[in-house]
Amino acid sequence: MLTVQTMHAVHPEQARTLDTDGLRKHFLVEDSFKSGEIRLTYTHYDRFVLGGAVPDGGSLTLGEVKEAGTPSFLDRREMGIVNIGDTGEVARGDESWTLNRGDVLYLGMGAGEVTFSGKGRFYIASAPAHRTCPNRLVTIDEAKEVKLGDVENSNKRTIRQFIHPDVMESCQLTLGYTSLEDGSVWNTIPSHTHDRRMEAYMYWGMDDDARVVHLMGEPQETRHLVVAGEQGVVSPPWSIHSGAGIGAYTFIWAMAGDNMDFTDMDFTKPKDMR
Ligand SMILES: O=C(O)C(=O)C[C@H](O)C(=O)CO
Ligand SMILES: [Zn+2]
Repeated sequence: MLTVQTMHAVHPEQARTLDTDGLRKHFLVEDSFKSGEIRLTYTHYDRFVLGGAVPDGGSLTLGEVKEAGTPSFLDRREMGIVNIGDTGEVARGDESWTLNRGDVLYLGMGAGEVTFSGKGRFYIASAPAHRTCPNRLVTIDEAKEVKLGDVENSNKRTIRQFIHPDVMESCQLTLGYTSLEDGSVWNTIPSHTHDRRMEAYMYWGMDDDARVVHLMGEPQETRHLVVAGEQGVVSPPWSIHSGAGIGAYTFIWAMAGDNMDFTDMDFTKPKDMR
């Protein structure tokens, strides 16, 4: 079963007026992972799509997605898939890949269906593409590791870059995930924006009772979302994306837009935030 919801783009002046329900409606993606289903959110931020596929031991096929307006979803798109569950398989045409927990598969633009099977919980991130880059499985060991933060600032973390120019070729999609060390709670601090790219987060590896307070909004007009595990946040180009959580956690970040430069960020000092 396939379900697709559409998320429209919000102007920062509208975002300032939203209450908790309004912020959650426009920026939080709550239920992407449901047994036996593929659930997608089609956003109007760079036409980025995020979602989940949970075959739960069976198999699920992603073919036509009406919102994309093409016979099959990847006809004019590329896609990153992160397995946040147990081992599972993804197949396309006569190729198939086994993804262990934490592995990432890149699928380049091209016709045909994609099939998910096994015990994987597959996070999906997709952006429009204009040429075909080769499909590629990137295991955790093949990712580029960047260590950031320190214990003194409670933000010691490891960034793993998978779909990234230093690791492999893609059109505009970049993707990886960041894990907080035990005792560290802050992610992506100091906060930043990059008006040239949108970004989407998906928090995982959290206890059921744990929550992350995700900071969003313009740097001088911040808002927050209280986010549970396996929930996504869409971060418009004008918004910071940062947070603090209970216990160690991991979040998948994925971006689309004008450049693929992970280090291209406009930082705001904590003292300048409001
Ligand atoms: O922990 C971090 O810092 C990050 O993971 C950075 C984010 O992914 C990001 O916002 C990249 O633009
Ligand atoms: Zn960012």
